[in-house]
Amino acid sequence: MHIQVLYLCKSASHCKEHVILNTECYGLCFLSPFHPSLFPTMGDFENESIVSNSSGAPSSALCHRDTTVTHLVFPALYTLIFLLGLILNSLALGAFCHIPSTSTFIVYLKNILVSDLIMTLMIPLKILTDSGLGPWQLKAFVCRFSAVVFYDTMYISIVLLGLIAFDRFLKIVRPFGKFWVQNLTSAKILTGLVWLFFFVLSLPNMIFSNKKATPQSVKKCALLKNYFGLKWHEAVNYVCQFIFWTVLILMLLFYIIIAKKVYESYMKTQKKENKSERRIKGKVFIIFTVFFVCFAPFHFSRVPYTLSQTTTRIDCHLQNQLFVAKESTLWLAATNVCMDPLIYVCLCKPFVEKVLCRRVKTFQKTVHTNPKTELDTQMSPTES
Ligand SMILES: Nc1ncnc2c1ncn2[C@@H]1O[C@H](COP(=O)(O)OP(=O)(O)O)[C@@H](O)[C@H]1O
Repeated sequence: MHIQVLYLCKSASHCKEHVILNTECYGLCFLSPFHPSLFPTMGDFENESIVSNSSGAPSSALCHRDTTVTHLVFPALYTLIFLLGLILNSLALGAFCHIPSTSTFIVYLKNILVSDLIMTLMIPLKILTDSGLGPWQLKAFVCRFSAVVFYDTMYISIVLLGLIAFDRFLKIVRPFGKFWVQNLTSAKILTGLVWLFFFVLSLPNMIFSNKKATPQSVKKCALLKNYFGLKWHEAVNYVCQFIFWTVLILMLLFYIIIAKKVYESYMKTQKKENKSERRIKGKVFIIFTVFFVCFAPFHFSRVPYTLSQTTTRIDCHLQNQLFVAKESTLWLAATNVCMDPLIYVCLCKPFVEKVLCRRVKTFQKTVHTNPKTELDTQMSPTES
C-alpha cells in the first residue's frame, strides 16, 4: 500500500517521475504512508490536493488535527470525573476490602472496582496531554501505553457488567438452580480470563506503536503505528465493537425476561410482596441504564472515527468532526467510573452495610467525644 506524493525525493529508488525545480529534484514518489521521511515535513503537506490516495491509505497524516475544543473543554470535564471517580472508588475500595468474596456478584463488583480505579489513574495523563500542559513525549507515552490501558479497563468493565447482568438474570429466573457459572471458583476463573484476554488483545497496540515519535506525529496516535500496528488497531476496534453490541443485546434480553418475571410476580403477589422486595428486582435495571447511557454513544461514533484513522479517504473537516465526536462520547464512557459506585449502593447489600456501619461508628465516636451532636442524616434501609 503506497500513497503518491509530490515530494523532495531523498532516494532515487523511490522516484517514478521527476522534475528539476531550482536545481532540486522533485519527484512523484511512491512512499509507504508511514515512511519516516513524510513526518518531519508533515506540516508542509496540509493541503490535501497534492495527495492522491489511490489504494485507501490513511489521509489523516496530512490533515491537521483541530484541538480547539479538546484543548480546553475536555481537560476540565475529565478533571471533574477524575476527582469524583477517585473519591467514590476510594470509598468503595475501603468498604470492599472488608467484604469477603462470598458470592459471584461480589467477585464481579470487586473486579469492576479495580478496573475503574486503574482507568481513573490513567485520566490525569490524558488531562495533561490534551491540555498541552505535558511535554509532547508524554503524549507518545499516552498513545503507546496509558490510552491502551484506558480502553482495556473500559472493555473489562463492559464484560463484567454483562456478567453481572447474567448473574442477576440467573438469580431471578432460576432462584434455586445452580449453574457452573454461579459457582464462586468459576466466577474467579472467568474474571481472570477476561483480564488476560484484553491484555493479550491490546498488547500489539503498545508494541507496534513503535515509529519514532516527533512533536507532529504524537498528535495522532495512529501515526506512531507501523502498518501492522494500524491494522491491529483497526481489528481490535472491530472486536471490541462486536463485544459491546453482543453484551448490550444479551443484557436487553435478560432484562426483558426479568421484567416479565417481575411483572408476573407483582400480579401474583400484589398483597403479599412488600414494596421493598419489588424495588429489589426493579433496581437491576439500573445496570442496563448505566451501561447504555455510558457506552452506546461511544460505540456509535467509534466506527467512522476508526475508519478515518485507517483506510478511508475522508475530508479533513469531517475527520476533525469525527475526532470531536469520539472524544465527547469517550468522556461519557469515562463517566462510568463515577456511575459504577451507584450500582454498588443500589444492588450490593453487604457494601451498603459496610458503608453505613462505618458511618455509624464514626458518628458514635463523635457522640462520645461531643454528646450534644445529633444524627441529622437520614440513613435509608438497604436491599441486596
Ligand atoms: N479498543 C481498544 N483496545 C485497546 N487499545 C485501543 C483500543 N482503541 C484504541 N486503542 C489504542 O489506544 C491508543 C489511542 O487510540 P485512539 O484514541 O484511537 O487515538 P487518538 O488519541 O489519536 O484519537 C492507540 O494506541 C490505539 O491503538
